[in-house]
Formats: sequence, structure tokens, C-alpha cells
Amino acid sequence: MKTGAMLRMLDRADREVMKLSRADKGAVYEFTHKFRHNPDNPGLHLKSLHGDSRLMSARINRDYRALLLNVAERDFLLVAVKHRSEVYDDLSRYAYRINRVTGGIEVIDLAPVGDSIVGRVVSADSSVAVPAVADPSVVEPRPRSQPIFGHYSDAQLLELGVAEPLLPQIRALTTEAELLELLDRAPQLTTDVLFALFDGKTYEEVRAQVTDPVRAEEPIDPEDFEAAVARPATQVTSDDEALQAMLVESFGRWQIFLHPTQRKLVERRYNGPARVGGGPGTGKTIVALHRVAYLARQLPPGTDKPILLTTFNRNLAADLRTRLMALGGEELVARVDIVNIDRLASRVVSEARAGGGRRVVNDNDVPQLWADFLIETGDAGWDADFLAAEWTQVILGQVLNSRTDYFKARRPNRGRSLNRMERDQIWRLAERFTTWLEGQGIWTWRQIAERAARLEMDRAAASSAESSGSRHRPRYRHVVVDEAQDLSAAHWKMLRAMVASGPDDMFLTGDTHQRIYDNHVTLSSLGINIRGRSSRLTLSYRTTRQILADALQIMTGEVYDDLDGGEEDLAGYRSLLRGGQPSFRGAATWAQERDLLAEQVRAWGNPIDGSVALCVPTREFAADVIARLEADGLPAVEIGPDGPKQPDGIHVGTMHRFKGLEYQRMIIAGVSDGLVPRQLISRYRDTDPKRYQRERQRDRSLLFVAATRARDELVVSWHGTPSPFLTSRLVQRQLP
Ligand SMILES: Nc1ncnc2c1ncn2[C@@H]1O[C@H](COP(=O)(O)OP(=O)(O)OP(=O)(O)O)[C@@H](O)[C@H]1O
Repeated sequence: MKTGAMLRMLDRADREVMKLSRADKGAVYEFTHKFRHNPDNPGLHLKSLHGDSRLMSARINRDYRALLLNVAERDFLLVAVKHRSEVYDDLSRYAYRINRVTGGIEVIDLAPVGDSIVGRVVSADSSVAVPAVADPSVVEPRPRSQPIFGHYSDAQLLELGVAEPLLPQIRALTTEAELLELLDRAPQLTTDVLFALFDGKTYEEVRAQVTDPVRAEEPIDPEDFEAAVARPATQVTSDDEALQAMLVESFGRWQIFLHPTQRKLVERRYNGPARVGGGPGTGKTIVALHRVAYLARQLPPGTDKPILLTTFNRNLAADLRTRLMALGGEELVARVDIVNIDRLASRVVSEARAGGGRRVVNDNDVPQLWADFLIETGDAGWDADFLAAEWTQVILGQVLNSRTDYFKARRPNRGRSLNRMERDQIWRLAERFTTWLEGQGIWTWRQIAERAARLEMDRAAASSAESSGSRHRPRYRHVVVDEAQDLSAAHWKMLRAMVASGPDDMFLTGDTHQRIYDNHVTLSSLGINIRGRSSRLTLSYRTTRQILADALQIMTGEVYDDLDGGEEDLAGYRSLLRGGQPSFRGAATWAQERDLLAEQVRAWGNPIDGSVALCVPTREFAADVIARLEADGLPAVEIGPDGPKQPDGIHVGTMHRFKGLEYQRMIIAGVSDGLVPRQLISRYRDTDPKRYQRERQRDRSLLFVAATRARDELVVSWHGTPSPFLTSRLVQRQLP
């Protein structure tokens, strides 16, 4: 006779468990272990409850009881952990239903709105105002008695996925405070739909952006709990190890509970390269990590590393390693090559001994090197900046083989066109420049990427020419790339050559709105065809709705690409988290602005636990801010190329350094005209308008990235005239 049982935990229950004392958490773990072994163990007191026929309770310890849904024979779902005094009192307060849209199991708290003390105090205040348009920062008064969702029929709300048992309460909502109270405990899809409608989205927009992405593909039987528990919309954990990590060790919810949209992307079989886009904080990196774990689970056993996980820079690669370790431990990490893209290229080059012992110089130095070269060789007539960009982006960037290739090359985003004679001159100059660099024993990361791409393409060609049993197998079975928007064409060519074309070969995550290095590519022209396999995440897990709305203002009027020649926007980008409005503060001078910063940090209680960061446009400003904080006796920690030098202290860094980081509170300072965007790009305004546009967009993205690192609070400050990226609506909110 079989004595064991399946026991899964619903994501909602884990929130309750996390609030328990260490000893009680331990008891929950013991309980789940025992229960799985034998639910009929008399010590567990498993029994049915009144109310819902599937609802049962079992004893965790003296004080706590587990509420379980019996989804099928010997198959249980832990839906809540309650103090024994609450278990019998409160049963009618909760309903357990299968959502007719997603097919997932939802726990619905039916407590009346206005029951909480906060709810009563706030909703009694008739001056409460509610926003009526897409920007939650815009507040317009609404008469107290008008129902908020009066324009929508029950059928419409249900079609959007709102939980049916909540309809009477939703109908009665008349104030924002009541809505917020209800949404605090409503199922996630209900919250998401109601917020979106409340923010002024149309019914059709909400259906397309919020509901459709989580809609189950098959028809839903609202009584079939066994099918429901297996759907991605029921966020559960089932294995002991995950549960133990949750209960005993510190863990991130992302390690266990994926949003249904995220899970679908992770577990899908793709017929070729796939791409996941989406705004900041929507969990693209999380999806990339889970995708790696998912792919690793399908691999035959071995000790090799058939999966490559790469990203743009060093600190992000280090962060991926840490998070992958948290997700799957040593066993998973052992099967994955985690390396940033430049280091990968440099490894390929050293393996082939193609580096010739040259020292690598920073790509930012290339314009100066070109200028030196032109002076030394007396070649007038060409602008060093122009040549530097043409060399890096077109000649090296596209891995052009010959002058003939260069004659034919497309030069997207490069501004002025070049005739054949000019191309001939540039090609020859580039050849001489390369020799000149070599003579000095130096080369650039761009050159390394180009060399590595060439080596890998040759390797792939050799392997396809050889018969089976070839020495040259593709390096990887799967390639997963995070921050894909920042890779250059040469990087893509190298990666393409490292993995054989086929199902699940490449998985890319990234957001072109966050492109902060000047790399623009069309993937299909590089042999990476993502057509029909491109998806987008839209729900931010990081930033509040208020921060997000202001960050989106920064992006006003700009057009972004989809890495494949088309356009992409942030439609549907939203958050369910709430907080205060970001503050905007202007000062007359930089010295006064620094005082403002110090005052703000003081107002936050001078927290030095690494939860606060200050972001500035240049290194000089960073040095000034560090000095100012230190004058106040505060430990300031610079964010270097490998991330913050220490976890504690107040972190200070330039905008570029903030990619991939997250802070509870952030100040972005020096957001002044002439600094953001950088003054020096104005020289391209007339001479090279396309370049001007590109550089301006890049600076805008830097500010957007910085603004979306803040989880709870954001302050933006400037001195003199504010940056043109701050719309008048934002500047008008300036504090005195
Ligand atoms: N399913 C989830 N459950 C809980 N937290 C999540 C989930 N998905 C993402 N997060 C959290 O949201 C935050 C942002 O996630 P992540 O870094 O993956 O976003 P991203 O889209 O890569 O952001 P960016 O584009 O800004 O780099 C992280 O703190 C992450 O832990």
C-alpha cells in the first residue's frame, strides 16, 4: 500500500511562513517532510474542515495549523499556515477557486473593505483623490460616491480575469484608499487588472497587455483542481530542497516562484534562437537564469559545460554566477560556462595564441589613438572621431574580411554616406592604423572581439567540412545571453559560431531602452533569426508604480529598436508595488546641490547598510560626492567595474556603473543641462545628426537605467538648468 503523498506549497502560503519564528519555520519543514512520507500519520491530525469540501487542516506544532486543499487523491496543496486560534474562526473569509482565465488556483480573501483600521481612517476622509489617467502620479479628484469600476460589466471584469467572489466588493469601491486596501490582499491578476483600469488603460489594452499573456491555452474546468495545480498560473513549490532553502536558508522568492508569463518563457521549446525583451526589473535576468537551469536539467549527465551564460560586463557576470549558485547550487554551476563577453572573446584569442602578447587598451581611448595616428602620419582630411567610429562599428564591428566586403557593407546609423573612393581610403588607413597599434604592442577589445569572431567562424566552417567524428564540435549546446542589447555584431558572430543552429540554440534577454554602449545590430543579418520567437515581459518586480511612471516620462519621444530591424516600445510596462512619488530638487550651484544630497541622506537617517546609492554623471562628480559624504562622517563606497567595493556604506558611482544593480533608495544627482546629455555631443548636432541622435539616446538610456534601479524611493536633483530629459511636468514637481 502506498503511504506517501504529494504536497506542494502555494506561493501565498510561503509569505505567511516567512513571517514565522525560526523554530516555527523549522516545524513547517518537519511537517511537510512527515506529511509527504505519510499524511495519515496520527500526529498530523489531518481532517476535513467545514466550508470548502476540499479544505483540510493538519497540525504543524502546538501553535500552528496547515490549511490544505485536497486537489486529488493523495495530492495536497498547502494554501495557508495559521495560528490554531484562527483556523476555525476564519474559514468563511477565504475562498479557493480556479481562475477561469488563467486556470490557476487562487486564494481569495473575502474580508470586507474598510475592516482594517487604516482602511477605515483613510476611506472616511472624503478629500481622498484618485488618479484617472495612465500616470499614477497625476491625481484628479473624483466624487466620493461614484463607483470606480462602474463603467465595466461583471462579464467584462471576469473576462479580464478578476476573481469572481470579489465582484460585489469591487463594485462597491468608490475611493482609491478602498481600492488599495482590497488590492493588498487580492489575487495577483485581479490586482494587475484593476490597477491597469484604474490607471486609465482601456479595456482592450488591459486584455492584451495584462490578461492575454497569462491566459491558459486549453479550456478551463473550474472544478478540476488536479489540472489547475499543474498549470504555470498556480505558483507552487514542490520539491523538498526548494522548500528547505525557503525555510531554513535565506532565499529569494525569484528562486522559486515564477510569474506564469516568466515560466512559459523558461519552459518553452523554441525552434531556433529566442529573445525575451521587457522593461527594467521585469525579471529578464531571472528568466535567463531559470532557462539555464531548465536546459541543464535536460542534459545528459557529464562533467563538461555545454551551456554558455554570458553578459556584457564583469560585475554582471559575477552576479549571474552568484544567483545561479543560489538557484541550482554547485551541481548546476558546474555545467555552465559563466563569463562576460569580452573575456570569452579574449579566451578564444589566447587559446589560438592570436594575441601576440599585446596589451589591451580601453575602447574609449580609440578616438585619441586615431588622432595621434593621424598627426604622426600627417594624414589630414579625415576626422579622428569619424574614423574611430567607422573602424570600430563597421570594419571591426561587422567582421569585414576584405576591402571588397567594405565596399558592399551596410552602414546603418553611421550618418554620412561614403562613396567607393572614400571607402578605399578609409580601408587603407584602417590597415595602417592596425599595424601602427601593433607596433606599439597594443590592441582594443573591439579588435579582440573581431579576431575571436573570425577564429570561431573558421572553426565552425572547418567542423562542418569535416566528416563525423570531427575534432571540432560546436563549443556549446546552448547559449544564453543577458543584456543582449549591448553586444556588438562581432560578439554575435562569435556566439553564433559557437553553437550549432537548431532548437533551443540561443536564448537572449535584454532591453534596447537600456542600451548604454553604442552597439546597434540587426540579428537576422548575423545569422540569428528570432522572428516569431520574440516575447516581452511587462510586469516590474523592482520599482514602484510611482517611480516607473516618472522613469517612463524620461523616455518621452524616443524610438527604440527590437534588435532585428523593427521597433519596440514599453507598452504595458507596469508595477504592482506602491510607494511615494519621486522627488525632484533643483539647486543654484553644484556646491548647493551637494548640500541637498547630504541633507537628503540625513533625512533618510544616514543608512550605511548599502541600501542607499548616489548616482552622478562623471567620475569627478563622484569624487566630489564622496568627499562631501565623508565630511559628514559617512562611509562612501565607490562602485567600480566589478561593482561596489564593499557591501556596506553609501554607494556612489557614475551612471554606467548602475547597470544590473538595485537599491532601496537612490539619488540621481547632477541631472543638469550640459551634463545629461553630455555637452560634448552637441558638436555632432550639425556635422553628424545621426550620431548626435544616437549619443543623445544613449545618455537618455543611462538616466532611465539609473532611475529604474530604485526600489522604494528616488530623488533626482540638478544645479542650474535641469536636463532636457526631465519633462516640464517632472520639473514642476520640484521641492522648494
Ligand atoms: N518571479 C519573481 N518573483 C519574485 N521576484 C522577482 C521575480 N522576477 C523578478 N524578480 C525580482 O525583480 C528584480 C528584477 O529582476 P531582474 O534583475 O531579473 O530584472 P531585469 O528585467 O533583468 O531588470 P533590468 O532590465 O533592469 O536589468 C529582482 O530583484 C528579482 O529578484
